[in-house]
Amino acid sequence: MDVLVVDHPLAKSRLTAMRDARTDNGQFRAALHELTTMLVYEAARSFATEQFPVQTPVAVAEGTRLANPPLLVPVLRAGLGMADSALALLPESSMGFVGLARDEETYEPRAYMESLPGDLKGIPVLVLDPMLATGGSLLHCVRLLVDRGATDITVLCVLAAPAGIERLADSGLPIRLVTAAIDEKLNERMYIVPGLGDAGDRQFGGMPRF
Ligand SMILES: O=P(O)(O)OC[C@H]1O[C@H](OP(=O)(O)OP(=O)(O)O)[C@H](O)[C@@H]1O
Ligand SMILES: O=c1cc[nH]c(=O)[nH]1
Ligand SMILES: [Mg+2]
Repeated sequence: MDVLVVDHPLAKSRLTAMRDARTDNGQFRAALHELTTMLVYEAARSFATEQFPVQTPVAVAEGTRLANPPLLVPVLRAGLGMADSALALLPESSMGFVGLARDEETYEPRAYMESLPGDLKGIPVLVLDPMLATGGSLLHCVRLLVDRGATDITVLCVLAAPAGIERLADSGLPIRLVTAAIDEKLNERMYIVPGLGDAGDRQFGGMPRF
């Protein structure tokens, strides 16, 4: 599996704000928005483009546009905080939604929402979820996409744990991972260490469980 770590100084400073336990929900959401812009920008470097003539006020120039804008798929809840900034950079994109909540005892994802196009053949997909921990949630989401014919899937994360990366890689599914950092490990409650806590709760509120 191809893994890109976006370790730009500005990305690192937004990630630091997200890690800081003193950062409040509003500041956390703002840092996630900005970091997502940087992650999408880097992920899009390899997107296919096509050329077309564009009339400037002076002459005709060669214009560039994405040949095949990706379907954006935020994984609810936490991925919702990445949706707006991704769509701002990719205004031609459509958006699907997957809702998953990790069971607190088995750590397996429980699916509660699925709103995706039926046929994804030939459509690149950009999955948005800040956290790749055990990998169960993203694997579930990617399987939904592959079942619909997707063969070109980029997963955009803020933090990834080695165990989650290994699980996605071992699946053999057509995944590329773009993340701002790879952290050390998971704790006994399957939270990323040092991590940033629960990315859903830190945006939208809830009880700390780590
Ligand atoms: O790799 P995993 O072990 O599956 O864990 C990662 C998942 O956990 C978080 O969601 P969570 O289940 O907390 O739901 P939330 O977004 O509603 O908080 C996160 O946004 C991922 O989807
Ligand atoms: O560290 C973690 C692990 C799973 N989900 C989160 O939001 N954070
Ligand atoms: Mg959560």
